[in-house]
Order: sequence, then structure tokens, then C-alpha cells
Amino acid sequence: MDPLTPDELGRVRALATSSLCDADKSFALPDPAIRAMVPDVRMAGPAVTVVAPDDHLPVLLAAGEAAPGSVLVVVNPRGTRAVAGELVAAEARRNGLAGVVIDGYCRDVAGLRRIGLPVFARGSTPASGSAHDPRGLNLGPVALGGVPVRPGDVVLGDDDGLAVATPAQVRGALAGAEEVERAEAAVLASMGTGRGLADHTNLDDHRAARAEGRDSSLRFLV
Ligand SMILES: O=C([O-])CC(=O)C(=O)O
Ligand SMILES: [Mg+2]
Repeated sequence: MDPLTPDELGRVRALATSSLCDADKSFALPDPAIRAMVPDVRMAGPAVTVVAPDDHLPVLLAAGEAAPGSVLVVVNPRGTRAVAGELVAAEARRNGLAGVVIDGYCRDVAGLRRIGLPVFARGSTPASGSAHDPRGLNLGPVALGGVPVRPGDVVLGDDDGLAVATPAQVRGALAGAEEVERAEAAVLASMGTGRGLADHTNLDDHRAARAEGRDSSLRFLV
């Protein structure tokens, strides 16, 4: 896996996850119940994996061990306890990580908002589990919300949710996603002056074609 260059990562972080998912519809989509716990964030980076069975010690250790720029992917399958909170987020931020994604629960949500690091989870609960398991980074593949994640896969996320893809898939989607955003920005700006969606797309022709069962795709005309 050829990792994304800093320049490519910068371009990815400037894009909404939805635009990349439009450009390549094969990105893997973890369970949408895993959501941004901190609003208005965009996250992208290579995955490092952690297994945390109702135990936050491996997460705290991994937050300090992972390479800067990476996304900590934590799995706590069927867990009922929080495995990360503001201490984990502060350690991850200090170490320069791009974010923390938990297939499970977090806590300290007000503190997470203050820190501002992207954190994704199934939700929050005030109760943490144990701090026993001395393993830190797992370095193996895990299942995140039903989606396989290998270390080095790119994990992307924002307020809409998460997507996972290989670096090559992300690289291949970049130009298309940038074009999606250019066209959508032009349409939105023009709609601000009162013109409708049908003025900026082939909506009417597309509808007529689909009504007759003909092949057609909905396109921007900007
Ligand atoms: O969930 C946990 O036990 C860890 C925690 O509170 C924190 O990181 O601040
Ligand atoms: Mg805490």
C-alpha cells in the first residue's frame, strides 16, 4: 500500500467525505451508528488498530504510540463501557493523531468538544471499564462497524459519518471529488440568486428518460 503523500492528504482533508463517496461509490461504509461526537470536524488518515474489550488501557497506550497523522481505530465488540474520553483525546492530540474512531462508546463528551480532536463513536456512556490490558497497538486487521480495516487503510470522516478506502482508491477519487465540489458550489451559489435545480442539471430530460425506461444519469450542467 503506497501511503498518501502529505499533499494528497491535504487535498482529502479539504473535501467532504460525501464528495469522495460520490467520486468512488465503492468506498466501504462502517455502520452509520458510529458518528462524530465532536461537530464540524473533517478527519482523514491511515488507520492504526486497537482492540479494547471494555478496557481503556490499550487505547491510552496506543494514543501515545501511534504515528502522528494516523487515525486510531478502536474496537470494543459488544462492549457496554466507555473506552476513551478526554484523556485519550488529549494524548492523541498531543501526539499529533488525526482522530479516534471507536466501534463502541466514549465518555467526557463536553471535554472532547473542548479538545476538538475528531472522535467518532456509537455514543457515550458515563461508565468506563477496566484498565488492565497491557497491549497497545494491535497492528492487525479489525472489523469497524462491519467493515474490515487494515492498518494503512485510509479512514475518512466528518459530520455525515465514516468511510474506509485504500490509499489507491482515495488517490483515484481525488480529482473527481474536487470536481463534484466545484460543480455543487456553483449550483448552490446560483440557487442563492433564486434559480432552481432544474436550471443547473438535466433533471427534466433525466426524469423523462427514466419514465420511458431509458438509461440516463443525473448530471450538473455547470
Ligand atoms: O473511557 C475511559 O475510561 C477513559 C477516559 O475517561 C478518558 O480517556 O478520559
Ligand atoms: Mg475521562
